[in-house]
Amino acid sequence: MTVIEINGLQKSYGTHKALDDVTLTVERGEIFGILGPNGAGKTTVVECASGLRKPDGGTLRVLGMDPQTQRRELLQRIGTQLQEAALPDAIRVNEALKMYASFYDKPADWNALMEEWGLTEKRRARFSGLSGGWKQRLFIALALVGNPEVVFLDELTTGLDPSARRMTWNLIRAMRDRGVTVVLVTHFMDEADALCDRIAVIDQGRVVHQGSPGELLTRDSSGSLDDAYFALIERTV
Ligand SMILES: Nc1ncnc2c1ncn2[C@@H]1O[C@H](COP(=O)(O)OP(=O)(O)OP(=O)(O)O)[C@@H](O)[C@H]1O
Repeated sequence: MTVIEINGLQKSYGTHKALDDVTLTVERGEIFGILGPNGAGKTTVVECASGLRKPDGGTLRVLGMDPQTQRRELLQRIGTQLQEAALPDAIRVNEALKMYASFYDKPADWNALMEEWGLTEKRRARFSGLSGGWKQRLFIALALVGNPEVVFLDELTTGLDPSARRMTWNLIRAMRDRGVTVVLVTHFMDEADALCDRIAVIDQGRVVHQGSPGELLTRDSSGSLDDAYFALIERTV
């Protein structure tokens, strides 16, 4: 079943065309990666899909809803990863979870979520004192506190050390195993290969590849996913 359907999406900032005819679909229960160079339009796609930005053209349905006209209903059914600045430094882990649970009509049991995501030992820790890996773990738990069907994660592992990154990958897989559809914006081909069922590569506001990471590999004779990715991006420059 298709949970996200984007057709001919257009978005400009002033005279700059950030999205120029983006078309893609995300199926229920998959981890879907969005890749592409800086400024390609990845975040703009996610912001339009989660109702944070108004597209200029095209059609967009998430869980059958229009993110612009049905934003309130949609926000009850999706989860988005917070940016670091969204939480006050002094807030404690348990306070953040309790506060975010209060935003939803049917929240998850935040105490159970804290336990499940291994945050109980940090329940009294202040946000500013958490390391990068613990912050990401908290952001994932907060993205899940509304019992969402779809979660949007934007560069979740950027800046993490290799072990925190690997731990975050396991958390993302665990999310998918619970039946949540995950949309993951990433710059890392190895991450896409390890996690994603399918990917879209966006370049200059257009989708230049959509399919499994393996399908991208077959487009290049090098046998390396990184090389296949760079060949694709270079072809479109
Ligand atoms: N609020 C804004 N005002 C003006 N231009 C913007 C705004 N947001 C994004 N842009 C521009 O739109 C283009 C697409 O930006 P977007 O953030 O979607 O790209 P991205 O692929 O997520 O990039 P990155 O990998 O660097 O995060 C870029 O050229 C960016 O500079």
